Amino acid sequence: MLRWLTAGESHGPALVGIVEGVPAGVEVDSTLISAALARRRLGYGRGARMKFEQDAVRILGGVRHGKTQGGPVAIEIGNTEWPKWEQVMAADPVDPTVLADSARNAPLTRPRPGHADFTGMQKYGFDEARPVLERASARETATRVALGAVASAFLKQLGIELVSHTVGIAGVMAPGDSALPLPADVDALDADPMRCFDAGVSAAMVAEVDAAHKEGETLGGVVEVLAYGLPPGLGSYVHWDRRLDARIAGALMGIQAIKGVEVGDGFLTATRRGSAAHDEILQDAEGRVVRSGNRAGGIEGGMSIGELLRVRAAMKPIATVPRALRTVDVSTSEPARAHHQRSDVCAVPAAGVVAEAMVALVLAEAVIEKFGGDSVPETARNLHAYLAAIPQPLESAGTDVL
Ligand SMILES: Cc1cc2nc3c(=O)[nH]c(=O)nc-3n(C[C@H](O)[C@H](O)[C@H](O)COP(=O)(O)O)c2cc1C
Ligand SMILES: C=C(O[C@@H]1CC(C(=O)O)=C[C@@H](OP(=O)(O)O)[C@H]1O)C(=O)O
Repeated sequence: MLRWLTAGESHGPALVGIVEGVPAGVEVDSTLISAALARRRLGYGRGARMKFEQDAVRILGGVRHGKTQGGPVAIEIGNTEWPKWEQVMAADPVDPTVLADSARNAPLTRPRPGHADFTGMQKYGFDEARPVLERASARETATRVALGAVASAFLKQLGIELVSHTVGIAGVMAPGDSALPLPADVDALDADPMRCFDAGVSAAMVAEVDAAHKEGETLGGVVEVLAYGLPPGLGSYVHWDRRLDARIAGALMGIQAIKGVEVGDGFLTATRRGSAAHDEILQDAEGRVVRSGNRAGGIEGGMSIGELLRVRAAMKPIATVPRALRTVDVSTSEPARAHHQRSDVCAVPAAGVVAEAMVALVLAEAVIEKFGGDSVPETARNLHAYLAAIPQPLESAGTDVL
């Protein structure tokens, strides 16, 4: 079993994440985690905070001399902003006169549409939005990326590699038949301002962000996550909550601002006739089973089929719109404009990195569930024995990378 939790607020002292059930022998250190977090800060259109946020990483447990030890892995990510918020976000009671003098502590009584603010206040019984937005903020996704980096390192040692990229910003979409990036293309993707694989499309995306910024607008878009080297048989058809597609969709929908998920050709498949919708099962010259395509995106019957996993997530435009949206001031019941201090114009490239982390965590969990093992070599032995036992004519062409 692999389980994980995050804690911490956007302007608290630190975020913290724990992942339990990671086998011993996963190669992880602070440099690897920091590099993963740096990728999440990438992307044209992010706000001021990403320029100075350092994501100070400290591994607090579970790792020794660069390798996991089998115990829970605990990672702390310090918030650079903490000194400014020490009073407002203090865990212990603070002298009320100090708080009354703090402009930063002014009650946020104009809840922002599109955020958790208003319903969060109703639900938890707060009279202002600060306690809601501090936890609802996507700052928390830094922890998911840190834990996802541990999951990715584990998967990589088993020959499974993930790639994420931006395929759409607002109306600018990469063509449906574009080439897919490979693991070897990750550095090039990270060097692109939009983390887009097509330089021409990327330039159009940048122009779209510039235009939105000028007009006080914000943008959403679509990201894609690919997983290479998956064995067939992760997840299961036997129960709804064991289906790999359901678990990946839930994980992606669990990211702030994600409003839609697609597996393979997803919504496009719904427009096709049956004969043009599925990937036929054929045999190559050596008698190995191959598929006529990968419209399914690597999952059939809730299981990985040994082909490339391909999933997409749609992100809504950033809700804190500079051209502030209408709301009600809950302290006066008067119409008002929503709070706006600073925010991203577009965070889609960062959301791609978060989506990759979420898929990595789901896949690592599915691998551990299927193959078990208290150490990476044990998991690898189990995986290879399983693959070797699959009758040859049914062995997927995709598994020879393992
Ligand atoms: C990486 C990332 C960065 C985000 N940055 C912002 C931001 O700067 N401003 C904002 O209003 N929303 C931002 N969001 C989205 C909000 O966190 C999200 O819309 C809000 O928590 C409400 O959740 P919901 O959209 O799922 O309903 C970001 C989301 C992600 C994934
Ligand atoms: C801090 C991060 O993203 C934040 C996510 C976010 C939101 O509302 O979700 C709002 C902004 O926070 P702030 O108001 O403090 O600038 C973003 O900067 C981060 O990704 O590390």
